[in-house]
Amino acid sequence: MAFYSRVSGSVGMITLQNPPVNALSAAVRQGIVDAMHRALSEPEVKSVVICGQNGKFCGGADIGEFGAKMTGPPLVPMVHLIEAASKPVVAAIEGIALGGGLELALSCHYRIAHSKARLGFPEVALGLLPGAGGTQRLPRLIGVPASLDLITTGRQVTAAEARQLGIVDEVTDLNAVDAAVKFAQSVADKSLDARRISTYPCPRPPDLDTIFERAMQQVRRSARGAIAPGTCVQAVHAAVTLPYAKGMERERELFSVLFNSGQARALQYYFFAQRAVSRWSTASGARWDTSKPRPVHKAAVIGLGTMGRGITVSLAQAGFSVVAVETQEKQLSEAKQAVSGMLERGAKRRGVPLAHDKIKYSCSVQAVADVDLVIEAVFEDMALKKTIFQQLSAICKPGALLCTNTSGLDIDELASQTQSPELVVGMHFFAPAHVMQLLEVVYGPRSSPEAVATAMQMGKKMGKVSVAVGNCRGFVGNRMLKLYLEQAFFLLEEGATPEQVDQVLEEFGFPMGVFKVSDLSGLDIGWKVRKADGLVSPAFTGTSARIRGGSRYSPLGDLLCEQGRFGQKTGKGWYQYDKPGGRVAKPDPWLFGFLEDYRAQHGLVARRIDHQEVLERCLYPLINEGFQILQDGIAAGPEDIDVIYVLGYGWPRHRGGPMFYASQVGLDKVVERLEHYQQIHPDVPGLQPCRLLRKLAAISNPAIHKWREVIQKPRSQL
Ligand SMILES: CC/C=C\CC(=O)SCCNC(=O)CCNC(=O)[C@H](O)C(C)(C)COP(=O)(O)OP(=O)(O)OC[C@H]1O[C@@H](n2cnc3c(N)ncnc32)[C@H](O)[C@@H]1OP(=O)(O)O
Repeated sequence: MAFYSRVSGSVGMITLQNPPVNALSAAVRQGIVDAMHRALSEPEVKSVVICGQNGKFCGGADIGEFGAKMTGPPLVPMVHLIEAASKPVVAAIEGIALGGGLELALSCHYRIAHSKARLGFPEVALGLLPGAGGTQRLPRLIGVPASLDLITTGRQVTAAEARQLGIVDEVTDLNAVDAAVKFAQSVADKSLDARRISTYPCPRPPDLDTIFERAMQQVRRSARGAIAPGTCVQAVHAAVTLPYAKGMERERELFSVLFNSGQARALQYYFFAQRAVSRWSTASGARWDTSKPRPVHKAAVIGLGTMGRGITVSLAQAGFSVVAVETQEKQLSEAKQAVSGMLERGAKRRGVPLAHDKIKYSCSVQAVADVDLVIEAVFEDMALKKTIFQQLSAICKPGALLCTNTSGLDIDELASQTQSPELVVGMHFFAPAHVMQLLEVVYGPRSSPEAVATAMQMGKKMGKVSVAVGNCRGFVGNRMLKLYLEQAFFLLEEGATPEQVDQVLEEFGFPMGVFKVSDLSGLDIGWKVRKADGLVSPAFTGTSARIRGGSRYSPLGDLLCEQGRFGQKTGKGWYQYDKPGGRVAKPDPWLFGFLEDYRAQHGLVARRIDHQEVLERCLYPLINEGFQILQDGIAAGPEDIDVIYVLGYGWPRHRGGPMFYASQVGLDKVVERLEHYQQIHPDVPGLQPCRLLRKLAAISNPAIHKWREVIQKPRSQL
């Protein structure tokens, strides 16, 4: 709701009250409209201040209401009522003015912001555009280029930048509501003719066409199939080319297209999914709200390869004291230099002080004796990790949390090397660890709720989105990825090319197709894991060359590695590059010959594979594995899987994540297509729909938020 009061006799005060962010729910909109009418009707009231309770002006429209039938007064007439008011209305912006909240502020005649406030139009991230006049008022106020920047990117600005751009009239370090009241008194008798933004002419820079062309090119490049950014450009274009009323009509039309799109549904689902993962639960019933994290002041990182360096930077930037250990002198000194460079660049980019003095380097594991938490980040080798965990268990102070940055090894096996297995959890960072937002927090069967809570909180403090997952080979992300990679290899055997597969996946919205990503990450990494798993051996020849454990196996990746083709680092992989370390992937005629010889050798006849099959073969087995993961209780809900895939694996956000995508395709359709491919390729693993997927498909494709009711109680499984 919104609460009306009178201050200093002549100022009507409208306070938005809808915790936690004063979103513009039906009740809030109704409250604002009622309070405005009251303020305008009271003769003693000479001016009005609009503010938000608890130091937050307004977080915009209530996203939770988007799926339901609209009730209460719409936003557009509400903002028009405010702008048309005969008494000056001042917005007192504390905390946030986002989306509809900023539109509300732009309808006021003046805006006073606290210096710590942030303002912006984040609608584009929800698949929308500012639909309450934002696309028409902002360009009139601050011009076209700056408006295009803010509206198409969703970038939030500080109060200082907002002042510079002309969005706010004053910035104060003091109480912004008090300042707004004083300001309102001072302008009570002033004419409002020049204060109604909708009456301003929209500035028309001479190079207008070029500006819009560039903006469109820019959004096409970065949007990867998302429709909202381009539609935002169109809406701003209307502000320049049409009178205000017509521009508002155009804004409404464009908003309605976006609002009713599948992309907006996916992005809004994702918004809540990313928040839902912080309310974690484990297979044994531990929960976010009943498990208390331990205090962590000092942390250690063991192993300063690429991952260890990134983790060290993340910890230091989050304000932790860090002991960084690398036993090889030369690597330690290289790591010091690299970490310093990363910290310097980070500090410059973020405009914050350097965090060098937070880190102490050492060649000895003994240096971690007094830390509260250790993150082991050595090479992915179980024997080595076991030795380190034995050492850590002996060296660390009682109660220290022992974490491993593994991408898939058994957490419980490592825990069993220690005296306190309840203090062992996995912290699976994604490369580059100081950049990537995702952290899989992996609990083993013996990890204590406190240990999980501590790792989850550490991730949050490091600016990550932490997702708690159970212990199994590859956890959630890499376990599902295995199926995706396998199918891509099988498609090559059957006649596809890496370019064809990648093109289909990139058109779907992945920033890079599976083969380009493999070349970037290094083909040798998977090869080493497969060798350690006994999948690569000269003994597999003849008819057994393409069979492992009774299932079809493609040795294509192994064969490439045997040729020294490790991807970008060697200048050759699934593609060729101009030099080792080159970045631009070019089709490689050698590979086509290699694939032809391979098919001939194994009696495979290449066939034409269409776009639909490439997409379905790559995505549906991955999705099916996601359902298996839910069935096994490794992930607590579909949101966990979707957040992992969007933040860790480049799944296009506007498609919500693999589980949301499946819900939109229709689970019955996914089952039907998997069965179809299974019938044609009975030897291909991963095509058999799992029990949970079949069960959900059989009960008429329930909405994704209902799945948890069907999913059995989670349990960890190895
Ligand atoms: C005609 C249509 C016109 C306009 C369209 C719009 O206005 S669309 C909405 C535009 N606004 C946004 O996109 C803001 C989204 N929210 C945020 O970016 C952040 O939540 C925010 C406000 C910066 C606060 O961040 P913080 O990290 O402090 O908290 P958190 O994100 O965890 O949010 C706290 C809880 O608030 C819920 N919430 C936030 N914003 C909204 C919203 N606009 N509507 C409804 N609910 C919102 C969020 O889900 C969290 O809930 P919880 O249950 O605690 O998980």
